[in-house]
Amino acid sequence: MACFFRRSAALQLAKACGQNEETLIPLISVAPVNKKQSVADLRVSVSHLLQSGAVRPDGDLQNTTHTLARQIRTDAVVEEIIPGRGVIHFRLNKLLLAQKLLDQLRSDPDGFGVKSEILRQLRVGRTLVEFSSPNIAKKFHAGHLRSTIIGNFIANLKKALGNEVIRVNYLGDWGMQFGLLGSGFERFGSQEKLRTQPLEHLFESSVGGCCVYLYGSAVCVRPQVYVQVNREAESDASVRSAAAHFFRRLEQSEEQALELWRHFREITIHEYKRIYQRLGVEFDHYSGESFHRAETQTVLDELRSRCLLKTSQKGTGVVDLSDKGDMSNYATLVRSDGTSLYITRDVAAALDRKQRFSFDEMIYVTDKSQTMHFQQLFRILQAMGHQWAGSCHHVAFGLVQGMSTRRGEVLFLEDVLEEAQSRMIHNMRQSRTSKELEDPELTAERIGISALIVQDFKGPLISDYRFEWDKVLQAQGDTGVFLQYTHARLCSLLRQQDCEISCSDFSPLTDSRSVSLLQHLLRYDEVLLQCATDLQPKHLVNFLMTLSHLVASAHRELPVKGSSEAVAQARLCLFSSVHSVLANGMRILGITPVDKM
Ligand SMILES: NC(=[NH2+])NCCC[C@H](N)C(=O)O
Repeated sequence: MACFFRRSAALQLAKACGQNEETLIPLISVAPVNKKQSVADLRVSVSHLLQSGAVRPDGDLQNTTHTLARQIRTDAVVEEIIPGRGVIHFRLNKLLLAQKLLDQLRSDPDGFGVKSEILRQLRVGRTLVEFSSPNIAKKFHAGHLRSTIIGNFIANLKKALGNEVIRVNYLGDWGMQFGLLGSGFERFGSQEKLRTQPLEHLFESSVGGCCVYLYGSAVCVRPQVYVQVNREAESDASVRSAAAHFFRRLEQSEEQALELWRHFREITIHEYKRIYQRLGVEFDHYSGESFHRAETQTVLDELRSRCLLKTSQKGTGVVDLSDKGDMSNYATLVRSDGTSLYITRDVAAALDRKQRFSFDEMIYVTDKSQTMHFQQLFRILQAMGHQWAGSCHHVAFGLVQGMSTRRGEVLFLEDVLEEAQSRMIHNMRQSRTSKELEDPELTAERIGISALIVQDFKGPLISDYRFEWDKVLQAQGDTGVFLQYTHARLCSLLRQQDCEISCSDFSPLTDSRSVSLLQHLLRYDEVLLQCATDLQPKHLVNFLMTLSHLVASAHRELPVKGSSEAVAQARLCLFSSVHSVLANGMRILGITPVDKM
């Protein structure tokens, strides 16, 4: 809907400078709402107009601005033209603003913003997002939690903008940790039990050594058990050599060993799925490094045939990625014993995905320590002649420090969820808000997760941050709890209406409070554009926070109860529109809005 207004302003601007309005539309933006009342609704930067050649300079910038402003006519939509410092402001007809915006929000609440013209260029077709990607049988650290929620956000956003999205989880499902598990199980485990009651067997804490090893493979294992299994391997050489022996059997595709590995993998994925469900995250495909161990040979053959693979002095196989061909930047793809590496499997995985899914773009989400790895990966693909490597991107994020629970350092995802939930239940009991909730545990979990997400998404993803439970779960301030509270309060207001909201007279919505809300809603498509351009969720988080602050004052100053029917209906219509934008924005972030809290 913002497009209707942008177009109207562009039309008048186009007439004044003798240009085509289409080229001017992208230069017109919605003015952000701030504490002071905004000067106007839309604006255009005169420097941008000069740069694009749409306008000729007339003396200095200020003079050009004033001359241009005088030449722009007003009409029924654009009521006033106000020259500012290097910008021209357009003031819109407020009645029309309310009417157009709310009409559209009521007829297509879910299409609002996401179907905007300015977002059309971002519809690329099929997007593959690879995220979460934990290592089976190793610790699921805060980085994997970040990858999970960030990847989920990117996938949700791409989907909302009309792309087809494929969500892939690329498990670290091959390596020495399976040697440890496999040899442990062979010593202490029970095949029979694993077959008949796999999960129970994993959770049985009284079966001695077996659970020590098996616990390692489940995500929800107790940290002390995980620590114990690794400590044992560190201090006991016989444990290490048994593990190495088992892993060799795996590498040699010995069926008995593979059978056990498959079983561990399945059980683990089953466990992950349960936890992803709590987080509201789903995957279309669970792939993993193990899938591509055979294909690495094909990759190496192809590299050799293109004369890209060289043998180093150490006997390893390397690809020179330097610009000058002086090996100042190279990647190792084969160890001296002939085995492949992480990056070799990534090359194979990328080729396989392109072939299977024919994606138009692919996005990898991992912490920033892997930035170099992905740069190398993309360059290798380029060197192999795959132009599409240009549509592969790595979204990097920083480290989280100090994420711990009452039991100590976080090793497993489920501990974080439990902690968020129990702290939230405690807070809710203290404020006595949970009394009439049907399922206080579920509500607490949803709010706790939204708090984690908002905390994580507030700043630039690349920044490291310190994690503090008390700050994260505050009810006031810019937290996920505050967003949920705003949503629940809007739901409660709307629940109180027994008949359908119907509004035909929008004149009660021209006061400054209502106008601020409407002006803010008008910005939604631009905020989505920002998010989709740099894949940073902070723009949407900030937008929803400001929206919630505006709602808080609107609750005070725009009462429904006690107002005349026409005023009450108009306000309800505004509140219900705000509610749908808030809920949809939260869902894109990966938050499930709660109706009561
Ligand atoms: N295609 C990739 N390499 N994806 C990232 C995988 C992340 C890896 N499993 C880790 O935990 O570090």
